[in-house]
Amino acid sequence: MLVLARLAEVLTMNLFVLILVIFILDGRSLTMASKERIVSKMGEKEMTLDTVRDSLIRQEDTIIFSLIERAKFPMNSPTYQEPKSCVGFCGSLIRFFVNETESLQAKAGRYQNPEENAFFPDHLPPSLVPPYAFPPVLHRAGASINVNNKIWDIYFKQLLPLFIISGDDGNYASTASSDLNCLQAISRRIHYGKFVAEVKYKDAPHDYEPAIRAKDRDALMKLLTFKAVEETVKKRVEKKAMIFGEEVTTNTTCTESNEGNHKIDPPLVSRLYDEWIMPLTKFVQVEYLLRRLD
Ligand SMILES: O=C(O)C(=O)C[C@]1(C(=O)O)C=C[C@@H](O)C=C1
Repeated sequence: MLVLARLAEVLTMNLFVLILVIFILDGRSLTMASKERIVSKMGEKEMTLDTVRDSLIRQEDTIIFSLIERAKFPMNSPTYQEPKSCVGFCGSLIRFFVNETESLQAKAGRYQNPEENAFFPDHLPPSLVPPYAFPPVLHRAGASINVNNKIWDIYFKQLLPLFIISGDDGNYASTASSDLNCLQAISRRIHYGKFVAEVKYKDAPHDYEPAIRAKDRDALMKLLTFKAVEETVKKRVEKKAMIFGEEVTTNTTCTESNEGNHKIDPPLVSRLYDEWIMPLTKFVQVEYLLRRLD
C-alpha cells in the first residue's frame, strides 16, 4: 500500500515536471515566434519611393534646426585650427570632439543602424549593446558606401563660411558639438540615397540593369533624377527655414512678425540643398547602383 502510494506520488511529480517543461518550451517558442513575426512584419513593411521620400522630408527638419543651432555661434575658428603641438590630444578640437563622440556612440550601438555612417570609421570600438535586427534592406555590396570625407570638406570649407558670422566667443566645445549635429544630420540624409536607390532599382530593375552593366554613370544619373521633385524640395526647405528660424513673440501675429529677420537665411538653405545635399545624395545613389549587381 505504502509502495503504491509512493509510486503514485513519484508519477504525479514526474507528470508535474513534464507539464512544466512543456509549458516553458511552448512559452519560449511562442516568444520566439512572436519576435520573428515582429521582425518579419518590419521587413514586410516594405519601403516604397513614397516612404523614403517621407523620411527625407522629415530629415529636412533635423538639418534646418541643426543649422539654426550652429548659427547661434560665430565662426570660433580655434575650434578648427591644428595646434602646433599636442595638447592632451593631437589635431584640431573638432577632430578630437568628433572622434571621441563617435567612439562613445559606436559603443552605444549607433553604427549598427545601416542609416548611420561614421566620419572616422577606422578603429571604432565595437557596440556594447545587444544587436537589434534591422531589416536587411540594402544590397551588401553598396551598404558600406561612405562619402563622409567629401561631406566633411564641403561643410567646413564651403558651407560654414556662408552662413556663420565671423567672430570668437570662446564657446569652442559647444561649437564643435553643434557642428557634429549638423554633420550627422547631413550625412544621414545624403547616405539615405542608398535606400532611395534600392527602392528605385527594385521598382524597375530592367530600366537600371543595362546602365549598371555598362557602368554608365550619366545614364544612371538621368534615370534617378526627378527635376520636379528637386524643385519642390528647394521650395519646401526655404519655407521651413523661414518658419523655423522666425523670431516668435507674443505681441505680433504670424503675418506681421519679424519678416526678413531669420536665424538662418532661407534662400541659403535652398542653395545648400541645390548645390550640395541633393547632388551628393544622387552621387551616393549612382555609387550604390553601380554595385547593385555585384
Ligand atoms: O526623391 C527622389 O527620387 C530622390 O532621389 C531624392 C532627390 C533628393 O536628393 O531630394 C534626389 C534626386 C531626385 O532628382 C529628386 C530628389
